[in-house]
Amino acid sequence: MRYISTRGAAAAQDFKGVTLTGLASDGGLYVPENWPAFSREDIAALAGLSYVDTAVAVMRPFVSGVLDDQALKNLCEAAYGQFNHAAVTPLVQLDERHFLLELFHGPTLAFKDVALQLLGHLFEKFLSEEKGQDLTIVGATSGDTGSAAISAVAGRAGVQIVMLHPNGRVSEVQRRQMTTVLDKNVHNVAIDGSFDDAQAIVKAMFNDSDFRKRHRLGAVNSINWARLMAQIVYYFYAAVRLGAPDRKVAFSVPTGNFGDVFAGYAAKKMGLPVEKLIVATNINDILYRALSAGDYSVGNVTPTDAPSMDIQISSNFERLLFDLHGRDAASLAATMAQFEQSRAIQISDAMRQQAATIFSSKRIDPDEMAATMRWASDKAGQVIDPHTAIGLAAARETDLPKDVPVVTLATAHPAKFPDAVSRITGKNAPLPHRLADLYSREERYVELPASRQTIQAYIDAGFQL
Ligand SMILES: Cc1ncc(COP(=O)(O)O)c(C=O)c1O
Ligand SMILES: N[C@@H](CCOP(=O)(O)O)C(=O)O
Repeated sequence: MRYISTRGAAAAQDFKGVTLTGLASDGGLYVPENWPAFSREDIAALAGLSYVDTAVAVMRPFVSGVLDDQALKNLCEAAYGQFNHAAVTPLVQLDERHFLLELFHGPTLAFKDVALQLLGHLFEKFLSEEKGQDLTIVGATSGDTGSAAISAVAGRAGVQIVMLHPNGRVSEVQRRQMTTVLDKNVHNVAIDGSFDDAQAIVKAMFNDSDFRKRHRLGAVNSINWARLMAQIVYYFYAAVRLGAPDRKVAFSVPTGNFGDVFAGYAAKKMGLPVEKLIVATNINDILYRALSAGDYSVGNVTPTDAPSMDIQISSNFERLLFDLHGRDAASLAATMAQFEQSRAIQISDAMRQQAATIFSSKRIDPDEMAATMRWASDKAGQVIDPHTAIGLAAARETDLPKDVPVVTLATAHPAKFPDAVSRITGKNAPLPHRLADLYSREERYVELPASRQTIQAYIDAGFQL
């Protein structure tokens, strides 16, 4: 499998290349040159497979030429052996048609672990095959990617990780899950700005060729293709459990950076019978406006009880736009240049209608989110986190045919947001035993302005102020 950049000017790469490169050198995102095709028989053959065996079958075409089945299986076993549930991503039924796909049984209690545990092992394997410079991972987080990435690479030889989070805008549990990891290769930076500022700084560092000559940069955000590849697996795993290929399934996905739902789009492109992907946003609703009215324009970010989705500029939307532009990289590059300049583009009706064959979108306000958390707790016996509630609220409003099961991606454990959960539902969401002392652990992080120059100087100085 070869990967090409959405902006067309960077060299194509194999799987190892895209995993270690992250963002393409032309500022674009890597995508597979072709979507692998799974026939009905291929999908039927997944029935009854373990999560690891499903992962090998689904990811095989994406790693071809780089990893054989045994190597891939070893990496998956190492990654998913860290999960607290035998099914890795279990399905929980709420009523006749609604299901939760629990993606939070990994070490840091959010769906990010599914991909990042694997990515940590991929980095280790690929770096051990060469005697290159250390990898300096630079990442941005609105709360969950940070701890999952840190957990995946803390203490690993040949890797430094610098993680930027918006100061005061993540939950205390999320912050502590990052800042209490004291390994020497972990560097947490609280920036005076939003997640969008953090992500823009990360991308600008990748686009600074001099800085990139001094440091071999690596990405753990979903700009890294390997992240999305690993997330495709659970769409197949869930759909097959609910009757695919003989039955269509819809997914409702709480969305911020458009990574998780893009993995669902990839699954559909590969042949999985997905009836619809519901893009559920909070009041930071750029994706809702884009998909429902063509208005992809950046507004101000409003802090909410679902802080990990307090995002305006959704990196992976570029990957969808690339397909909507007929994979014409020059046309997409011009559109992205316009967006970067004016922070607004209008999506044509034709493109919007094409997207609407796969995606629908809902914007969920704080009252609907809270009502859904209470419904889940009181009527379905499930205490859910605010992000999951946004997905479930959108799922319950769907007008899809009644015989289509709707799976909401449960993206975080409620214990990551104990204040919101207890205020809204009156229920406690205790941390699992292994994190019980999180509040008494020592924290280490630096506070810096949202300035690329300052952060680059910090990295150049060997993580010193
Ligand atoms: C708990 C949680 N739910 C949903 C999302 C949205 O996922 P994505 O950015 O892949 O759209 C995130 C982070 O992005 C998250 O941390
Ligand atoms: N919600 C994310 C934001 C970063 O998204 P990513 O999927 O691109 O890493 C977070 O929790 O950090």
